[in-house]
Amino acid sequence: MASKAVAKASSKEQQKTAGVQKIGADEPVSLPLNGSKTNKPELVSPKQLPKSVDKTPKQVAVEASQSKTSSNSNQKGPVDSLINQLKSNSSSLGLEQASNVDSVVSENRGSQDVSVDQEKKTSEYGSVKNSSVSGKVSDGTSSLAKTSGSAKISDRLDYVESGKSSICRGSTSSDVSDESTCSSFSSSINKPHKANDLRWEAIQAVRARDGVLGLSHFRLLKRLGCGDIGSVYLSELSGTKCYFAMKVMDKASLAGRKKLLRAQTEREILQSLDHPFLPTLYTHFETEKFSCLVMEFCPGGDLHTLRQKQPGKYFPEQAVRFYVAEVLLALEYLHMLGIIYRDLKPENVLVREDGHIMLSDFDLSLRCAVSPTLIKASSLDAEPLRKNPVYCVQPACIEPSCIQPSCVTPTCFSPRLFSSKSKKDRKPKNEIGNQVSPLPELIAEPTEARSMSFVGTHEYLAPEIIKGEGHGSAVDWWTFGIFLYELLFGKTPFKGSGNRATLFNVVGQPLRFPESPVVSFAARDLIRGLLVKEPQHRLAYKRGATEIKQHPFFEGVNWALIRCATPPEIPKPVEIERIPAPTSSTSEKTAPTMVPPNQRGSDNYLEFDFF
Ligand SMILES: Nc1ncnc2c1ncn2[C@@H]1O[C@H](COP(=O)(O)OP(=O)(O)OP(=O)(O)O)[C@@H](O)[C@H]1O
Repeated sequence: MASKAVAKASSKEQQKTAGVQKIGADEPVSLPLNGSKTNKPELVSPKQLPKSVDKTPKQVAVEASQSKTSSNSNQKGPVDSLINQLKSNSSSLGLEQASNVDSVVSENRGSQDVSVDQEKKTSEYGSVKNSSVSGKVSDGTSSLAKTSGSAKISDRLDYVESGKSSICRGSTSSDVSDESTCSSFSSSINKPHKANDLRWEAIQAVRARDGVLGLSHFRLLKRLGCGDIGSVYLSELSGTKCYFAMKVMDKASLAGRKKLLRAQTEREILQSLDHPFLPTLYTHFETEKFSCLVMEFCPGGDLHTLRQKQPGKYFPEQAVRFYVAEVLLALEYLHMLGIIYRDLKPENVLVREDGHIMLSDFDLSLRCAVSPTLIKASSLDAEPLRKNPVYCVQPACIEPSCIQPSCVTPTCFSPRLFSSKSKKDRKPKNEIGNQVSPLPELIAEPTEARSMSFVGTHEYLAPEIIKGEGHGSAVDWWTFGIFLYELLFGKTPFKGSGNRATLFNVVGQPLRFPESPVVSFAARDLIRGLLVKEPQHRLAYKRGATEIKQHPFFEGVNWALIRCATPPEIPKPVEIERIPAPTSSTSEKTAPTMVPPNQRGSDNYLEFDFF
């Protein structure tokens, strides 16, 4: 078992509202906030790139790491005092079990004795990637330390090999590695939805020509945003007019701040995704100092920014229904893969070129066991499905704090089919038949997953995370409720005067709705179902997205065709030509950092020095 309490303040949240922190699994508690990172798009200039990562102002670190069984009880930090306050105020907050508060203190001080076992992944298309990684993680970096800072690529590949041995075996000692050169990543086989994607084809063409992709193949045009583990740049695959969002992470900085594991998690999750509302990772490569992820560029910005532009700073209900429906499908897919997202908030929902959404930022996600279960085969006879299983998902759990016992039993199995009796038993009371033709009903919920990590963003944290009771996939349904509330009302329901007050409110205050704007009964009913403090009584606890899809709020939504629906807003095309070329006269403060080796001296390229 592993457990710990960690917190960070996110630059994105800092921009949104001072004092709101994002809390991360592998970091120390951070209170108070300082610094001023921003995700506001800005021109890239020298020194911004890695420095922005390195200087992350958000972290203030006091790690409360002590296992429940540890004898070291002397460490006190902000979490301790928060917990003490929670404890002393538990009665006034209506906390039922003060003992749970104790468990926050102890559980969140884990020494992180972690087994990382048998990572296995699959997509719904059945590709199986097998690996076995086992080891102890003592501080969140573990064997990943080998990828830090000046690590040679051979080291990185060692890790890749151990983590994904059946996929990618590199033998190069080159400084630049493009793991997409491995066969599993070199075609759209693993990403069938990309078959007609021009950007995918452009990437493949360059790879076919040059063998590997690296930084030198891209022009970095401007910085789109900056997060806790990296900066994201609008970039062009040179000469193709194909634009991407490139997330650049400084490896030494990540290692120094013990965030290598988070970066690794995000990359591996991105590699496994192929869904219209989730990011496509076109390629990933490493330089000596940087780790770069090349993803789809979303010109529409994020839903937080878009919400601020709405009259009253909230969306019309019709628009909300569209956005949350797409987010719901993305979460359903993630849960089907055994990924608990844990960081849903408007800032992480980006708007693509076509107005549909893309969920981003997976560095706080938890991978765990899942057992997708078909409970209703629609018009199809269940028998053929039993003979020809469609879903094949392996248990996986590689987060240090995952305490799910079944994590170590990798199997590939067919969906369970309930008897008609149990199917009847499980039918929700308010089920409505709003589909044109009934779809198969699938439970894709990793209901067994448990984590003790203290992760998320204050206003979005589920009560069970704050109370340190251990949490599972139901946290995503809590955050889904907060997200729905914020889009509809323009604010989150439990926000207090500060972060601590917010946490108290989440745990102890009842849900209330403002009088205005006027929101439908169905919407409020759905929020009420989601924002139930006890996870086991929360909507979707047992059957996941299937339960939510059937709520009257979504009546009339054609889930199968939602990607063809007209979005509430289509972003204006970005005029790439009008982005001024970066100049060399940038001030020291904002100044540069790296010049890709063969780009030095060219006016067309962004210059930045390796610091
Ligand atoms: N695909 C994209 N298209 C456009 N902008 C993007 C894209 N991905 C990220 N961004 C911008 O970059 C910012 C930082 O990205 P991201 O959240 O992935 O970084 P991070 O380091 O993981 O952040 P966090 O602190 O939330 O963990 C985002 O807020 C967003 O504004």
